[in-house]
Amino acid sequence: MSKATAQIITSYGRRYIVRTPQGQTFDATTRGKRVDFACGDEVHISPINAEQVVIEDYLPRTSLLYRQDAFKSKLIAANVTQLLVVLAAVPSPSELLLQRALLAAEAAEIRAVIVLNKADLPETAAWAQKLAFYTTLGYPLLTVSALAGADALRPVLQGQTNIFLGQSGMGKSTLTNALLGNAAARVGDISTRLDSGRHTTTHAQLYDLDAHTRLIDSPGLQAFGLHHLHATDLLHYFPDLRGLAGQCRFHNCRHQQEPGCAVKAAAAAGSIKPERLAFLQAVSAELMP
Ligand SMILES: Nc1nc2c(ncn2[C@@H]2O[C@H](COP(=O)(O)OP(=O)(O)OP(=O)(O)O)[C@@H](O)[C@H]2O)c(=O)[nH]1
Ligand SMILES: [Zn+2]
Repeated sequence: MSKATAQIITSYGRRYIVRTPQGQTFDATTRGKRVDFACGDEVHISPINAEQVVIEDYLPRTSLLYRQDAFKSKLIAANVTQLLVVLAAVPSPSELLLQRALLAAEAAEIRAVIVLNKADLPETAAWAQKLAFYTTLGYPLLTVSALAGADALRPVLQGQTNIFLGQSGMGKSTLTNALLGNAAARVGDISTRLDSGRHTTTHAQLYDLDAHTRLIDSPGLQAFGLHHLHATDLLHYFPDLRGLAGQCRFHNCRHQQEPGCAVKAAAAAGSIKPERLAFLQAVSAELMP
């Protein structure tokens, strides 16, 4: 007998809401202590009763994103096709988090877009200048004000399974609500079912913007999980450095103290930004070889 499938549209850690292809939603739990499921996962389900199902397993994923806390990596979302890193000049954004997000997107082989929110604030202009560097790497930069609407994002989101990621307070939920308009109230009903009516973002939640476009709003995060990457692959995830791959003397060069490092040579010659070498070295030092 073939099992029914559904998609996880909300993940609360141990509990989930899934939606069937017919549009029915169910509260869902897992067997045993399994927590290796994420918002966006396509899953096999078995019924318990009219409202509840058990998630049996996930289907093959096209992508997977991780966040990292002090102890371990946790799943953020599966099957996303486009990552939108949301930054705002206030409260102070982390350029390091942006760089790690772009790396995570490259490693997951998904598109990355930078959204600079709060364009209405005077502090935003300086950040727009600072972030212009990333457009030279090929990442689109969109400056918006969620308070004035987020329609400028629609053409970029169209047809993709998108996720807003960024630190707390950058405006991810405000942007999401601006994009959802009236639909927000409907989906709000779902989130209060398991979340005792709280309004801050405590879980990842998937919304339909139209028949072809999905958007996941996610809780503010401190760090992307990069532990699943290998240090020797890192150069491929840097659009400005990947041309140097294979040019270091040692094939497993970590671009730290090794002699004959092509990346250090390029930095010394001024052909790459020294900040990028420093970031490469910092991430490389964190990872398994
Ligand atoms: N001035 C200004 N304020 C904004 C804008 N967008 C959001 N805000 C405000 O910024 C604050 C944080 O917005 P949220 O949408 O809750 O931020 P978030 O990124 O979802 O935060 P978490 O849910 O904690 O991850 C709120 O007080 C918003 O009203 C904007 O474009 N301009
Ligand atoms: Zn090297």
